[in-house]
Order: sequence, then C-alpha cells, then structure tokens
Amino acid sequence: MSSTKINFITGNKNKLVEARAILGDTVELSNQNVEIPEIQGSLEEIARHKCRKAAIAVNGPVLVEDSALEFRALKGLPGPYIRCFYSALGDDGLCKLLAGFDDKAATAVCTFAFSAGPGSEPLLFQGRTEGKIVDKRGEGGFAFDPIFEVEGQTYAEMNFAYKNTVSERFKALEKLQDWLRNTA
Ligand SMILES: O=c1nc[nH]c2c1ncn2[C@H]1C[C@H](O)[C@@H](COP(=O)(O)OP(=O)(O)OP(=O)(O)O)O1
Ligand SMILES: [Mg+2]
Repeated sequence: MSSTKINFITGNKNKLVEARAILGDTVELSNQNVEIPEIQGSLEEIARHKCRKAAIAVNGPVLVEDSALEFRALKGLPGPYIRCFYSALGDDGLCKLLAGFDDKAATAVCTFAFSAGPGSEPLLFQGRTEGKIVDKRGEGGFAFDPIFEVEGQTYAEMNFAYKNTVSERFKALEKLQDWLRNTA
C-alpha cells in the first residue's frame, strides 16, 4: 500500500505517538491541535461532532479520536467523560469509584473518526479492549494506563510495542487501515 497522509487533530501527544507507531509507514500522520468543546452523548456522537468541527476548523480532511473507559459496575460510566474523571480523581480516585463493587471489569474504547472535509459525513473506526481496574502498577504509558489491566499486566507495565498490539487504539487503527486499503 502506498503511503497516505492524514491530518490527525489531537492535543494529546501520547495518542499521536502511539498512532504513529501503530501505523508505521503505511499512513503518515501530520498533527494540529484544535480546541473543540466536547459534547455529551454516545461515543459515536461525540466522535462525529469532534470530527465535523475539526474539518471545519482546518477546512480540509481530518482524523480525530475519542477515548473512553467504561466501568461495567457503573453501567458504562465514566465512558467518554473519562478525561474529566481522570483529571479530577487520578488513578487512585478512579479505583475508589469501584471500591463498593466486586465487579472490576472495564472496557477501553477508542473511536477514530475521519472526514474528507467540511460537510463530509465522518466515518467511524472503533476498537474495544476488555480489562479490569486494579490498584496502580507500572511506570510506562500515560493517563489511566497504571490501573487498566489486560491479561495480567497493566498497560503501564507493558512495553510500548506490546501495548500497541492489544490496545483499543490498535484495533481501531486496524479498521482504518483496512478501509484505506479498500478505498485507495
Ligand atoms: O491509551 C490510553 N491509556 C491511558 N489513558 C488514555 C489512553 N487514551 C486516552 N487516554 C486518556 C486521556 C484522556 O484523559 C482521556 C481521553 O480523553 P479524549 O478527549 O479522548 O483525549 P484528549 O482530550 O486527551 O485529546 P484530544 O485532543 O484527542 O481530545 O483518556
Ligand atoms: Mg479531548
């Protein structure tokens, strides 16, 4: 597949670094940060809204991504509001949210949205990874990585390359790559 260039609109450098590593040389990501107020709604509605606004802001094709962390015991919350919860509560506070529950299951969800430009309806590519919430362990990664455990290791305990083979971001980007392969 020939290399494709896409403008990934995100203010999160860690997302950018992971996405570039996952995509390798199949897709070249440029990056701009555009402040877009995030709405309330389903993961899909939030990603679509962010994508439409980003396409208008840069007046061209864009890729955006929205990450969520769903706690089963909390019926899917914090979900797309994880950024707010994480910055207010941190790793320990997020763990404590589940203190009263035996069920520690959580799902990390990554939703990429691509628009060909202003007025062009976003296409979604979503990946999900099942895990559980544990007391923090590990030094790597970012944000909630130390408390999200998948198959015995937290994301923060995994090496960077290994996280990028099991993560929701990897699964979502595989779908994006399939789409690019089939439309190029
Ligand atoms: O692999 C991950 N491992 C651990 N934590 C993660 C991961 N991926 C996103 N996160 C955190 C960052 C933020 O606290 C929240 C998502 O919020 P979200 O709005 O999607 O991202 P953001 O505001 O940081 O960047 P953006 O400019 O793309 O909206 O979950
Ligand atoms: Mg955000």
